[in-house]
Amino acid sequence: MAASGTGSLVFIDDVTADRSSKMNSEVYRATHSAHIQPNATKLIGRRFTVQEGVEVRVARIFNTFGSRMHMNDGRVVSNFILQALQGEPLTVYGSGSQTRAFQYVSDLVNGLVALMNSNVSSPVNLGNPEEHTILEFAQMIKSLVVSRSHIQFLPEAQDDPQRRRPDIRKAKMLLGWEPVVPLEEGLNKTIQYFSKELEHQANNQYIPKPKAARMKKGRPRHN
Ligand SMILES: O=C(O)[C@H]1O[C@H](OP(=O)(O)OP(=O)(O)OC[C@H]2O[C@@H](n3ccc(=O)[nH]c3=O)[C@H](O)[C@@H]2O)[C@H](O)[C@@H](O)[C@@H]1O
Repeated sequence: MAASGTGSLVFIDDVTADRSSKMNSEVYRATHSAHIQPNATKLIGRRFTVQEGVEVRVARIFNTFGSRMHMNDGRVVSNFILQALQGEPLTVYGSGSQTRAFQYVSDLVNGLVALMNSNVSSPVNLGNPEEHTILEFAQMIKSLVVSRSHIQFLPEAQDDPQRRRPDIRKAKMLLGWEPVVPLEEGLNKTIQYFSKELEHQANNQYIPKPKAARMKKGRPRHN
């Protein structure tokens, strides 16, 4: 944390607070906590600026993946890569028609550095606007791993946003930043990292955690 009167402080805001497009706002409207979090970010930020003289920056980080991510955090990219590498079914929640847009971690780091070095104190979206369905992610990862895993459809997760895609016009205009790592390149790097990590596991196995608490009831189906 920056010392009194020096440097700047970056706050990580909740992506659901970005209401510039409807697709990012579903959870915001649905949950009370998502209402509190952005307000808290603003208030704490103002306090630091006024009382401590520390400059505040606010980053809204959209879906991010990459080498050194926690392999078992239950997110879609880590789950699919682990499953594909281990010949387990790739678990798609719902029909797989919901979309996400993923940025590679090095793009995010560059965005955060650009934000720190800027004088922009209002929230800035950092993410990759290239949008894909979850089923497309499953097929892409399966093919990059050259895996024989099949795709398993499980009941859809509760309150799962159907679309999420960042609007990064502000970051482009004010920070001169945009993501540069192509999705396939980022996925390949992450696959290599996961593959090496798996070799270090005692039994060479790592079972992805399902998001059990969020699942709706229903029967799994396969293709
Ligand atoms: O990284 C982020 O920015 C966000 O990641 C997650 O939110 P989510 O966008 O739902 O990301 P994932 O958990 O990776 O899920 C993405 C999609 O894939 C689906 N999914 C996930 C895991 C899986 O094995 N299979 C599967 O189909 C989910 O249902 C969802 O539709 C977190 O819940 C958010 O708090 C966080 O802001």
